[in-house]
Amino acid sequence: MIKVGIVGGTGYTGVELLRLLAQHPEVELLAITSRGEAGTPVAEMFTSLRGSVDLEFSDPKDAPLAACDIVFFATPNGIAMQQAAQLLNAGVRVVDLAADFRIQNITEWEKWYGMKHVSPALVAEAVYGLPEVNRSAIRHARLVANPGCYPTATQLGFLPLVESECVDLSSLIADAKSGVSGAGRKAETSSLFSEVADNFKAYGVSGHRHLPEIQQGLSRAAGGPVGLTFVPHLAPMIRGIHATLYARITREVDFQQLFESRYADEPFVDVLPPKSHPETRSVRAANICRIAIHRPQEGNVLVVLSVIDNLVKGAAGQAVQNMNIMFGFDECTGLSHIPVFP
Ligand SMILES: NC(=O)C1=CN([C@@H]2O[C@H](COP(=O)(O)OP(=O)(O)OC[C@H]3O[C@@H](n4cnc5c(N)ncnc54)[C@H](OP(=O)(O)O)[C@@H]3O)[C@@H](O)[C@H]2O)C=CC1
Ligand SMILES: CC(=O)N[C@@H](CCC(=O)OP(=O)(O)O)C(=O)O
Repeated sequence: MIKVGIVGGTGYTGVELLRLLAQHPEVELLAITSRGEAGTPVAEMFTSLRGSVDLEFSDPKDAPLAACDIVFFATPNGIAMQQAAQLLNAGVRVVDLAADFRIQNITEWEKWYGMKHVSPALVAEAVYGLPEVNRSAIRHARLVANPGCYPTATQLGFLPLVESECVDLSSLIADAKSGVSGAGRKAETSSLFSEVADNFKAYGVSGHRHLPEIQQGLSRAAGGPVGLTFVPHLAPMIRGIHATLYARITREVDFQQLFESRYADEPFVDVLPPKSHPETRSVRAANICRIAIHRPQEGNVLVVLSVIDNLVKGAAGQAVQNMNIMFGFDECTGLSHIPVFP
């Protein structure tokens, strides 16, 4: 059994980590922090965890994080970069669910995240935690930068195409829709029921902070620069991301075969039969990305549909997948839940 701590246990990704880790056979939950709820039993705040988690929230200053084998940061951007070094020096491995270690170019990170980076050396060391790309590096990593939710759905959908150089890399388009839990649990007017229910809107069209993260990943896969238009949307649902991806074909290949063989050995990527329409509810609460490929009117534009649960394959599930790889467990341990339908 490994000892696990979570910093930021009252947010949506924190409680999702708890749900997954409480059922993980190799894990002992040692600490779960909240500054505002220190002393409150976790299962009093999240009754879904009654009978499964008997810890109390503790203040991050008092929590036995240094006694853990691994600590997950499920905190806002800018927190893990201040605290990770101390844990790493104590021999604790770290997975950050926020964006502090995702972007290698510090100037670029500071531009998009609007703050000064205080641990640039750790960014250089961190491994980007997309197992479908970086599995062997994750195995030995002390520090894993867990990918963002939109970046996970978008990169998994585009990767086979950019790796095999069969589409125009200068004109990729990602039209992505997210459920409202993607905005986190903090109180904000834009997340109120009356604002988001029975409504649908694009946001961040002129620039969203996930753009540089997606471009970094796809450029690495392509071995050169990638031009991407990324437009996120807020959809009136709780969980789920549906990314509709467009790429102009430059070289004919059997695209269905390309995707099937690229992901044949990936336990958490499911390539659907031709002309399928994946639904967000087909992945709800599960660590799965389902992908379908279309070629409308046999034209020269390929359309890839990619769906994930933003809180699972887009955050907590992927973080547990990374932990499994880091500690040599079977990668699927604790992650075999069938999606909840409807
Ligand atoms: N929601 C999603 O779908 C996804 C989220 N992410 C990322 O994961 C991270 C967490 O997201 P989410 O769960 O939605 O966020 P929430 O806003 O719902 O929760 C944030 C948590 O962090 C704690 N926290 C806030 N400030 C501090 C601090 N200074 N020190 C220690 N703890 C702090 C809060 O508790 P308290 O204030 O009581 O300490 C709370 O538990 C974010 O960086 C987000 O961008 C990534 C992918 C998907
Ligand atoms: C619907 C919604 O608001 N989604 C969030 C992104 C989700 C997220 O958590 O951002 P990170 O992956 O960078 O941590 C947003 O657009 O800001």
